Amino acid sequence: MRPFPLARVRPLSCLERRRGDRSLLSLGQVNAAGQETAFRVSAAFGADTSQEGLFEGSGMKRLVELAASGFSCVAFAFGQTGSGKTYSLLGPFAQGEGQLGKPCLLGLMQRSFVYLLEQTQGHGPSLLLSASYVEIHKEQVRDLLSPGPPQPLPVRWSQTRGFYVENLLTVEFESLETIMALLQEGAAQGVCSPREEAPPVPGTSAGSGGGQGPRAGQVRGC
Ligand SMILES: Nc1ncnc2c1ncn2[C@@H]1O[C@H](COP(=O)(O)OP(=O)(O)OP(=O)(O)O)[C@@H](O)[C@H]1O
Repeated sequence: MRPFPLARVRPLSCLERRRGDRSLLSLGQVNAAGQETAFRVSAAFGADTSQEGLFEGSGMKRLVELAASGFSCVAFAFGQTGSGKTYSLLGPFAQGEGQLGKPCLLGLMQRSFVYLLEQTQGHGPSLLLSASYVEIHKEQVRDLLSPGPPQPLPVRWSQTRGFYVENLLTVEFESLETIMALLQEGAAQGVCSPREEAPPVPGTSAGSGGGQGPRAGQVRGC
C-alpha cells in the first residue's frame, strides 16, 4: 500500500495569538538535484478539526482493518517540535494538560484501539493481539513496557526477521482495558510522561492502570 500523507494545522496558542502570529501552511520537498518542489498530501485538516474528525478522515480505520487482516501497517507522525504530533496521536492526556476526562479529546491511538477491538471481536483464538511500546530518544531505543527504568536495547537485523529490537517485551492483550492501561504505563515511562490519569475510553469503564497495569497475556521477550 502506498503512503497516505496528511497534514494537520494546529490552532495558534495564546502566546502566538498575543504576539500577532498568523497561521501559514506551506509544504515543500527538496529533490535529489537540490530543487524545491511541491509536496502533495492526500488530505489536509484545518485548525478547527476535532480529534474525531481527524480519526474519521485520516484513513486510520482502513489501516486498522488492514492490520487486523494481517498486513504490516505504520502510522508515522512527523513535524517540528510543538506542531501537534503528540496531541494528534494521544490527545492532551500525554502532556497532563486540562480537560483530561473528555473522551472527545482522545487521540488516534486510543481511537484505533477501540476500533481494533471492535474489528477483532468474535475472531476467537485464531487471532492474537499483542503490543510493544518503544521510544527512540537521542539515538537510543528504549522499551517502555519493561519493568524498572527503561534501558537502551540494541537494534539487530536477521535474514528471517529483518530489523528488530532485541529483548523487546511483547504483551498479549484481549481487552480495551488492558491495551489502554499499557498505553498509559508506557507513556508514563517515556520522555513525554503524562502527569495525570488517562481519560476514560468512550463506552467503557477503562482508563485506570498506571505502573502496575493489568497484563492479560503472558509477557515474552523476542
Ligand atoms: N489540534 C490541536 N488543538 C489544540 N491544541 C493543540 C493541537 N495540536 C497541538 N496542540 C497543543 O499544542 C502544543 C504542542 O503540541 P504537541 O506537544 O502535541 O507537539 P509535538 O509535535 O508532539 O511536540 P514535540 O515534538 O516537542 O513533542 C500542546 O500544548 C498541545 O496541547
